[in-house]
Amino acid sequence: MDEEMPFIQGHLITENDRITYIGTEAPEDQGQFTEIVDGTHKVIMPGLVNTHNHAAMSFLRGYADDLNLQVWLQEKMWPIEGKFTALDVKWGTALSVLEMLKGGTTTFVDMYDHMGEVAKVVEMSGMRGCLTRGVIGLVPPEVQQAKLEDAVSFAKEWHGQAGGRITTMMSPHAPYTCPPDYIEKIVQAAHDLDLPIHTHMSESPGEVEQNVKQYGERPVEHLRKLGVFGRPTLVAHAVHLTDEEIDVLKQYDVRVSHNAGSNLKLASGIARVPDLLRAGVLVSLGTDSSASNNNLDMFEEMRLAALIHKGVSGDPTAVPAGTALRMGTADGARSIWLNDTGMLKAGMKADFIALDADQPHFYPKSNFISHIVYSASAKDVTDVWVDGEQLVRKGICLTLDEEQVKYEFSRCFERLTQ
Ligand SMILES: CSC[C@H]1O[C@@H](n2cnc3c(O)ncnc32)[C@H](O)[C@@H]1O
Ligand SMILES: [Zn+2]
Repeated sequence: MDEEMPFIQGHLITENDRITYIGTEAPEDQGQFTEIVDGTHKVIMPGLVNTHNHAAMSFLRGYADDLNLQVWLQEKMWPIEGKFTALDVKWGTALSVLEMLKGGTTTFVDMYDHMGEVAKVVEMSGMRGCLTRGVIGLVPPEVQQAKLEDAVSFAKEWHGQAGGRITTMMSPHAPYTCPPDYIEKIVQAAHDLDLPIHTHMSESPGEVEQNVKQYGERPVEHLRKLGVFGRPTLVAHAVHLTDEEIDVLKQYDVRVSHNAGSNLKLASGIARVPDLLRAGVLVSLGTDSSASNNNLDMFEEMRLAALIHKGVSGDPTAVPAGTALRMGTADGARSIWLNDTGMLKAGMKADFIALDADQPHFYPKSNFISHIVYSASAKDVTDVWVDGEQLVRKGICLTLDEEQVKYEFSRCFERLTQ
């Protein structure tokens, strides 16, 4: 991280949606700029990239705590999610987008239903989103078909929209919710549209066991045989992996979204992140939804990633601070095939954030990589830019009306829970 993103006292210049200069030299003619932002007492860093979320599930924050994945999903999430309308998805997502933007996340991956609503919120908010209609195939064939068609038409309509800020993927929800022939159809659709695949994989021990019972093999081999890894793939969780499976992920360049907070809360286990990193697998960080986290604070995910692997391995260098920071920024962007964001460098997209570094927990002002990972939180973010546009100023979101979002969210919540 040090080489890619040195901490300097200096200047950053943007033009339109790009960073054009970053360095210590002050630009000569300051009159040429339309706006000058004073960065005294600020840390400027790349925007955070959350590579796994279900934003509309903000309604379910605190709804079902202290349960394991299968009980949580089958007995709590799915029954109430069955009541979600497009309007609920709109305002549930808007609340999450507000939370993410105010907390310094500039790009997120979202897998859900009613994705047109999600895309409209992303478009209006100015954020960057890699969006995907998640499909659960435990339904009659005609419903499966309709869901797949919905996923395809969403991707066709929105890929590349919002000035290129929206990209899309195809998503079988998980091997345990999508029969093999359905997964093959989704892979074919991804191939036809030239899109990546995003899926949940090997999150809990129970699901791995069930996969072996039902299909005679573990999820990685199952998905490999179904052709999933023939497409660019991002898997969420990947907690329960063998050495051989790690090799397969590396061989197929499968990217892993590590969701430490969610995995801990649902008692799913702890992913083998140091082994994945050693094998050369690209690992990024995700919050999963606020129903299993229960916030969307990517600083917390960086901190957890840096801490828990030290704890379980007994190796204090298992995930160093610089690695956690890279997983939350540059590697997050790369893991969703965005090669021009996630770093502060001339030529990259102007997606960056400012933290108020004049707070006690940022002193001494010495090792900011350490401070960002081990001391900071979403609350430290003061300003956010995406594509060179300022979206948050002094903690206030400029693109979404926070009071309106909270009001409409609360109306939807009352209806959903009455
Ligand atoms: C088909 S839309 C997304 C679907 O995923 C569910 N979900 C949320 N978090 C998790 C998780 O950690 N593992 C598996 N599935 C998850 C969510 O409830 C939606 O139904
Ligand atoms: Zn998930």
